[in-house]
Amino acid sequence: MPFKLSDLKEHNSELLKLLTQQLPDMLWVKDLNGKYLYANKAICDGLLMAKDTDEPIGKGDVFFALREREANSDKLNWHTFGELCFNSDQVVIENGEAMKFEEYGNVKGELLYLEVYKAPFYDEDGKTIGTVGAGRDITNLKKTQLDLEKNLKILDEQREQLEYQANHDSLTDLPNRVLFMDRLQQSINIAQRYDNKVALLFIDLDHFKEINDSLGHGVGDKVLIEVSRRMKNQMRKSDTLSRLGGDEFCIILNDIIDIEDMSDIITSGMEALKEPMEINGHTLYVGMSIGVSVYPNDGNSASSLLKNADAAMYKAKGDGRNTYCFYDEAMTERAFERVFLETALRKALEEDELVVYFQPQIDARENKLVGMEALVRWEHPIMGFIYPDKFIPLAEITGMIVQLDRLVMKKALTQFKKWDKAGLNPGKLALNLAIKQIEENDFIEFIENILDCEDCSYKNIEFELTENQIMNNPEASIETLQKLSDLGISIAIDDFGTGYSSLAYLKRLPIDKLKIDRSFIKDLPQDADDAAITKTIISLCSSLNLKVIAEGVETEKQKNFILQNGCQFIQGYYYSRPLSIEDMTKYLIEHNKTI
Ligand SMILES: Nc1nc2c(ncn2[C@@H]2O[C@@H]3COP(=O)(O)O[C@H]4[C@@H](O)[C@H](n5cnc6c(=O)[nH]c(N)nc65)O[C@@H]4COP(=O)(O)O[C@H]3[C@H]2O)c(=O)[nH]1
Repeated sequence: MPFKLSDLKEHNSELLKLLTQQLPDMLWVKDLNGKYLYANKAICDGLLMAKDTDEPIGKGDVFFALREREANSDKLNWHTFGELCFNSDQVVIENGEAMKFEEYGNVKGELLYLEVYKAPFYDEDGKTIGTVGAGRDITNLKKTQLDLEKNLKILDEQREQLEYQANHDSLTDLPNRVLFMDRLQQSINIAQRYDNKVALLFIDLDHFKEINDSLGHGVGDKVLIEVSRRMKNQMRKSDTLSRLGGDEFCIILNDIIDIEDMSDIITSGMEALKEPMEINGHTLYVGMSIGVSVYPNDGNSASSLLKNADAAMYKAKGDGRNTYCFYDEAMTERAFERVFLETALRKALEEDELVVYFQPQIDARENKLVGMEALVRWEHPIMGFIYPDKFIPLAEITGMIVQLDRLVMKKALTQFKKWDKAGLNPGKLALNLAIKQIEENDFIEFIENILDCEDCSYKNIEFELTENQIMNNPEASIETLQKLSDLGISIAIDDFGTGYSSLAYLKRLPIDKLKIDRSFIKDLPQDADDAAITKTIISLCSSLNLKVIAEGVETEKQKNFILQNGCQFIQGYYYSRPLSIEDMTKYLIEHNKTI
C-alpha cells in the first residue's frame, strides 16, 4: 500500500515524531531530489553524523557524504554511505513500489551494513513526490554471515585438498591406485560404447630396491620423480599415468586402434628411460619391465585387466628385465602357480623343508675329488622333491633368495666341516651365491661369523656367481668380491659363456675360476661351434691365469675332449649326480679308499 502526502502529514504530527524520534531503527523521508524532509535521531546519529534532527532537512546524502569524506580524508579505498545509497532512491521512484536493499558504506571509518526498506510516496493526485525509508544496522549479522561464508570457502578448499590427496600420490603428484582404478573403469566404459580398445601398461622398475637399499630413500624418491617426469613427457594428453605404490606405475592408453602400434609407443617410452639419471652425484641407469593387457581381449573389468597386466609384467621380469610382454592366458595359470609357490616357499624356509645335495668336482687327470658343489633341493611334504630351477628364480624375484642362500650356506658348511673333521678329504666347498646376497650390507660379517663358528678354513670355500648376474652390475660387485677374495675365499663365474662378459671386467674382478656352462658341453665333441667355444674359454682361462672347470659332463667322449683341450676339472653325471648327505658320505668313504 503506497504512502500518500496526506499520510506523511499525518505521520509528521508531533506525536508521531515523538514516537519515531527515539526508535533504534532509522527512519526518514526524502523528496524527489533526495533531500531530507524528515530524519529521526537514529539516522542522524548513526549515519549522517548530523548535529540534530533538524540539520538534514533540505540537505541530501551527498552533503553528509562529502562531510564524512573530508573528516576521513586520510583513509584510502573508503566509501561513505551516502555516495552509494542515493542511487537506490531513484530505483524505488522508477519502480514505483516498496523495495528492500542491503546497503553498506563507511561511517566514522567503520564499515556499516544496513538493511533498508524504501518506498515511494505520492501527493493527493497520485504523483510521486518522494521516498520514505527505514533502515536497520545489520553490521554484526552481516559480519557473522561473511565470516561464515569465508569459513565455508576455507572448508571447501580443505575438502578439495583432502579429496586431491586421497586420489594422488604425494611424491610424484600422479593419480594413485584409487583414482587410477576409477579412470580405468571410465576408459573401459567409453571403449565399450565406441567399440574401441584400451591398453593397460603395468610397469615395474628394475633393481629399484637395490637403489633404495644402497643409496638411501632420498635418492630412491628422486628416481621415482624423475621416472614419472620422463614417462609423462612421452605420453599423449588423453592417457593416464599413475603410481600404484613403490616402484610400480601404470599407464592407460585410450583409443588403441592397432595393437601392433603399441610396441612403438612402449619402445619409445623405454628409450626415454635409457638415458642415465644424475642424482645426488650418482649416475644411475634405471630399466623397467612392462606387462601389457588390452581391453576387451584380456579382460572386461578394471581389476582383471590390472591382474593380467601384472602377470605379463612378471613374465617380462623373468625374460631378463628391461623388456615388455603382452598378456596371454597361460600367464594366469603361471601367476596362480607363482602365488601358490611363493607362499609355499616362505613356509618351506620357516619349516626347514630345504635340504642340501652335493655334487663332486673331479680332477679328471688325477681321478681325484677336488671339491663339491652344494645344491639346494626342496622336499615338499605333498609335492615331493622339487629342483632349484623351479623355485630359485622366484626366490630371486621376491628377495627370499637372501634368506635361502644363507640357510643353504649354514647347512652345507656344517656338513662339510663334519666330513673334514672325519678325515674324508672333501676338498673345496663351492656355494652358489645370488648377487642380491652380496648387495646386503652385513654379508661379509655374516660370512665371517659362520665360517668362524664352523671353524672352517676360508681357503676351502668357493663362491659361484652366474656370469649374467655379475656382468649386469660389475662395478657394484667389485668391492664385496674383493673383500671375499682378501679373506682367502675363491670366486668362480658360473654358466660362463651364456652372458656377455667384458674382458676388461674379467681382468678387474677378483676371479679365480670360470665354469664352462653345460649347454656348450652337451653336444661335444660333434658340434663344431660348441667345440670352438669350449676351446676358446679354456684358452682364455689359460691367458688370464684362471682355473677352469666344465660342468654337465655326462659321457666319456665329452670328458676326453675337455681333458685333451686343457681343462682337467670336471663336474657332471659322468662322475656323479648331486648326492644326498648319506650318499655323499658313502661316496667320500669309497673315494678315500681308492686314493
Ligand atoms: N643335465 C645335467 N645336469 C647336470 C650335470 N651335472 C650337474 N648338473 C646340474 O647342473 C646344475 C649345476 O649347478 P649350477 O650351474 O650352479 O646351477 C644351479 C644354480 O644356479 C641354482 N642353484 C642350486 N642351488 C642353489 C642355491 O643354494 N643357491 C642359489 N642361489 N642357486 C642355487 O640352480 C641351478 C640348477 O641346479 P640343479 O638343478 O641342482 O642343477 C645342477 C646340477 O644338478 C650333468 O651332467 N647333466
